[in-house]
Amino acid sequence: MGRTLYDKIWDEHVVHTEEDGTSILYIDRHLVHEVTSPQAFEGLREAGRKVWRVSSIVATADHNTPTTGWELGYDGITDPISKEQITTLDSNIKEFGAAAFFPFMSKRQGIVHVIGPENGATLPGMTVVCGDSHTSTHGAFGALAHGIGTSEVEHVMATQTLLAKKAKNLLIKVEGTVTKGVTAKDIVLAIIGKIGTAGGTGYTIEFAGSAIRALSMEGRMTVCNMAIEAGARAGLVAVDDKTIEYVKGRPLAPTGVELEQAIAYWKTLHSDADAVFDAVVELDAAQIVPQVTWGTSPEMVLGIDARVPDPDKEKDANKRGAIERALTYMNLEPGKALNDIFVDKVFIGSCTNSRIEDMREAAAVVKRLGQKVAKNIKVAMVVPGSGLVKEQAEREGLDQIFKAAGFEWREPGCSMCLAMNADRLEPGERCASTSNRNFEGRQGAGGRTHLVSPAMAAAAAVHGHFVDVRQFA
Ligand SMILES: CC(C)[C@H](C(=O)O)[C@@H](O)C(=O)O
Ligand code: SF4
Repeated sequence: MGRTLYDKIWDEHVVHTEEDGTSILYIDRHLVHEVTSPQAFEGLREAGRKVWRVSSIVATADHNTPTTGWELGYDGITDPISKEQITTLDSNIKEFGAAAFFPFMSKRQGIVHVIGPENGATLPGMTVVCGDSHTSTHGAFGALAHGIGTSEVEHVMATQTLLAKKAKNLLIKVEGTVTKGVTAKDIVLAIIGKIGTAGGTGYTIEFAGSAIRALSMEGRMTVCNMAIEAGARAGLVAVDDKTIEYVKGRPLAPTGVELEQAIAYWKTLHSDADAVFDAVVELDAAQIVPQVTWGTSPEMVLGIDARVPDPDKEKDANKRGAIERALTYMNLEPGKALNDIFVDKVFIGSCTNSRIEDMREAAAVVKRLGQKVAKNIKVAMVVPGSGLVKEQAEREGLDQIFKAAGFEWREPGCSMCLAMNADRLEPGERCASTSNRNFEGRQGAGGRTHLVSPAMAAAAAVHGHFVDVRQFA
């Protein structure tokens, strides 16, 4: 019987399996950030252990780093807890070592899920872990990547293995061509709208079909990034020529004969034609319209041409209650057109949408509209995912387009995705955000988040409310 891509990577890394299915999985790459690593390093220190394979570790500071005031250096980190986490990472890496470390303010610093692929730390066929739920992002490379908890971070550091149970296989096929203006973000939000935030629970999702193959590596990362929001710990896309072209020549990627051997192996990283999936979901790409979340969970999402749902039309009492609660929190009336929702702030960034392609998409809309950020917008910020993305965007003049229109062009980091630094929503503020979570308080206590694509966020900044970007595409 044929194997799925997930089966293949699993088989290649499993060291031992118990009768109940509990397995020991060898881990190739361990990405580390400042929030979930301090206790792990402390645990190693207390036990007198070293990191098992230092060359597997790639670390950066991202969650707490400020996006302004870099001229002040570490003094610019005003929050004492943030500062402590960032300096603790510096000293831990100094003590324990790493294959690569991109500390605060270094040129290659950035969001861990952006810098991993960028530096060739994420390679096809690898097992990748990070103490961070959006590690699923790296599955875009045909790598088995998922988030782990802090105690698991310590376990992987000490043993280079992870205790895991194999998940089931879910195939999500998106066939056909998307309309102009519809992006990877809209595809993944539409998937979550269809299967729900528990739809992928217990599965590893393989995203496939012509619409997924047509995406750039950046787009595939956006899709896999949100596999976790669909309930799956890992998402995957089969390796193809785009994957190999992206990886080649990156600092940590193999070279010479090793590269040739690696490529021969990478080309086997797809599901066999006769592989059997436990479940299959299909979507028609042509039917997907730009998506906007209206509630407090990523599954509370609709096309821009829709209206805020009416809880009275929901027969299921639990669902009705959830809609009512979400609408109260979001301060939205049933039946309101999504087009008519005005926002206070705009955030273009996060590990979902802060890569160069996202910057280009947003800048293209701003340029096309040729107007400034609307008067009702208190701040519209663009936060590139890494120092390299920032540099590339500046080379292309994208920063000038944003700044001329009144956007703030910030330093890289997680920023207002989760408001661990100074970038946040005030109570009651409403935001068009390209991030991945619209939970209550996610972007600041009492803040209201609408998840959208970079193009939709840029258009909302200029118009002051949501608009259908297909008209400018
Ligand atoms: C801080 C970290 C543990 C967290 C995660 O695991 O995802 C964060 O990145 C997030 O997006 O909420
Ligand atoms: S950008 Fe947001 S989702 Fe991504 S790692 Fe940072 S906080 Fe988590």
